Amino acid sequence: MSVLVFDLDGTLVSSMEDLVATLNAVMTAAGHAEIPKEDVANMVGMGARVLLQRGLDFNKVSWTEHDIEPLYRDFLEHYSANIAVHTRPFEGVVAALEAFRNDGWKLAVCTNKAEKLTLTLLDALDLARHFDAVVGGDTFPSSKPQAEPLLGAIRRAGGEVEGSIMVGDSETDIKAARNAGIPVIAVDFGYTPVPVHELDPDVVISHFDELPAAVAGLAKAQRSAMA
Ligand SMILES: O=C(O)COP(=O)(O)O
Ligand SMILES: [Mg+2]
Repeated sequence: MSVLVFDLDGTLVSSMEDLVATLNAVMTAAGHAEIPKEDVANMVGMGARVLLQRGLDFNKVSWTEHDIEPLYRDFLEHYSANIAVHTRPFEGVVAALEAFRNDGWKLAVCTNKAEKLTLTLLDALDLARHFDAVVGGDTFPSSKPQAEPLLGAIRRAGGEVEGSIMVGDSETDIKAARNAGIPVIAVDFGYTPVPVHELDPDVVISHFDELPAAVAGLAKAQRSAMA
């Protein structure tokens, strides 16, 4: 069984508004300036602790690990309560997930968002029912771009590495896929400081409607490579 493994933020869901609102609530409560949305879009993808660190760097505030924990607790509290105010699946996501499932694919999420937040968000958007496995940034000892969480997602979904494909929006997803030895499809509407096509994914798509053809192309290439 092959698994399609999806990143969450910037891939399955448009979550920037709610991430910005929480980050800025935490920043201002701590006496720091708000950060513009366009800049926050370049800071997402390595989990909330790194988002806070990048936010402090952006505001030229020096910090140590010790400073991050109380901010992280505030972040979790505010974000858990406001996780799906504006966040929605990108257009075509639900139809694509249903179509792949009907075609016999297993589906998984592999995100650097904390597992608990991920499950809360997937439930709030009624997306959880589509997935055979959900892996967050703290599910395994390491997170993307390491291969471990991606391979763990494939295993937990009951699938095999061979034939599985990653779908993501950023460098961490592409590197995790390379580290795991599986192909990667990049969406070009997500959150990344570098345009995804410069990061050398196998395929770039601009809408979920393009995903079935991209997956079919990669599956065909894999079959002929094996023949
Ligand atoms: O940075 C995060 O919190 C998560 O980002 P991801 O879903 O794109 O892995
Ligand atoms: Mg992402």
